[in-house]
Amino acid sequence: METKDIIHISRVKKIFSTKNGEITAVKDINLAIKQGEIFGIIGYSGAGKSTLIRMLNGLEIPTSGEISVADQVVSKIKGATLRKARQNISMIFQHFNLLWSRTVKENIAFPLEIARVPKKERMQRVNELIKLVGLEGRGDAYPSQLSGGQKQRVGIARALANNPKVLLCDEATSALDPQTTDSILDLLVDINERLGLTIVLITHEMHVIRKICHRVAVMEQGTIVEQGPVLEVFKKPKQPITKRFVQQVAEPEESKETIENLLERYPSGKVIKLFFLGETAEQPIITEIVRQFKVSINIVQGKVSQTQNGAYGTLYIHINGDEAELKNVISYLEQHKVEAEVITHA
Ligand SMILES: Nc1ncnc2c1ncn2[C@@H]1O[C@H](COP(=O)(O)OP(=O)(O)OP(=O)(O)O)[C@@H](O)[C@H]1O
Repeated sequence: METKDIIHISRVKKIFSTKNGEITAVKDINLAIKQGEIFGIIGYSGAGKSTLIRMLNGLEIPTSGEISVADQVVSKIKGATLRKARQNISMIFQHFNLLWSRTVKENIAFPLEIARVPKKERMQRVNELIKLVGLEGRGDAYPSQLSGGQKQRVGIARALANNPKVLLCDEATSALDPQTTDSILDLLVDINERLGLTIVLITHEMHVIRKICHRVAVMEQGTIVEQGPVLEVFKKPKQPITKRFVQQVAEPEESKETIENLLERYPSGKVIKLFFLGETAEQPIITEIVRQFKVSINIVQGKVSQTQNGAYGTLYIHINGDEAELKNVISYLEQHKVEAEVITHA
């Protein structure tokens, strides 16, 4: 991946004046996004994510500060210059924003018409895009005849029509079911890898971040409270809000209850929570422990997931054996860089 920054956000603030006074949606944000990366911004409703992403393509103008995207200062330009700059910065939306009276092909052709691309070229480009997003055979359908996933594919094809450098995704999968969400996320990764396109997305779902982002920023009350490579943030979330997001995907929901039951059921031995990260997730740690130490192991529950920078996961085990041998197992885990936490009653 190239390391050049394509987006610079510098001391950006956005205040809305409303009947009921001023609302500071974004407070003094600084952020740099690298060319070719998939960068995720996560936060709860009202954190300021939409306002921030809308400032990247000039849909909102910052109250102060500066934003540049692909060497254009988008926070200052207006009119024709802004329209030209926007060809480099496309956007897809939660509710797709398709034109309902136009077919799939006509929707995708729309930005090409605006850019005055001649008809023959336009048709060619539309056909390429239809293939790229996997909508072969659906070109003459109307949006109302498509599934949610297919509608978002049209949105993506339309966004890519003018070969943008940056794709902004505003909760692009929030209206879709989990399976369709995954297929759209796979498509975004494919486009990122094939075209080297920089993707900036906002979401309230950690699953989206986990599955496709290289780096993540966590937003709360208009500021970025934490940011870093996804795997690092998963490993050591610092802020309480980040911990809550990480828990959404890292721990099976019923685990607390199960662990309590287990501690009661097995008064002897220990319940240990293992945290796997990156390469350690693939090592056959459990097999090795059983082979090397005189202990028995019961796997209680666990979840290992893939991210763009490697795997991570948690595994709860119940382990029985004499005290000295249990200590040996824990130091073995430490040596193999698997974090282990002995669970006690809450
Ligand atoms: N055009 C506007 N006029 C006035 N207030 C606004 C406007 N747009 C956003 N806000 C306010 O700014 C704050 C941040 O909103 P924003 O939509 O950016 O948050 P968000 O994290 O994207 O949340 P959501 O997912 O609910 O949209 C909120 O308090 C919101 O009410």
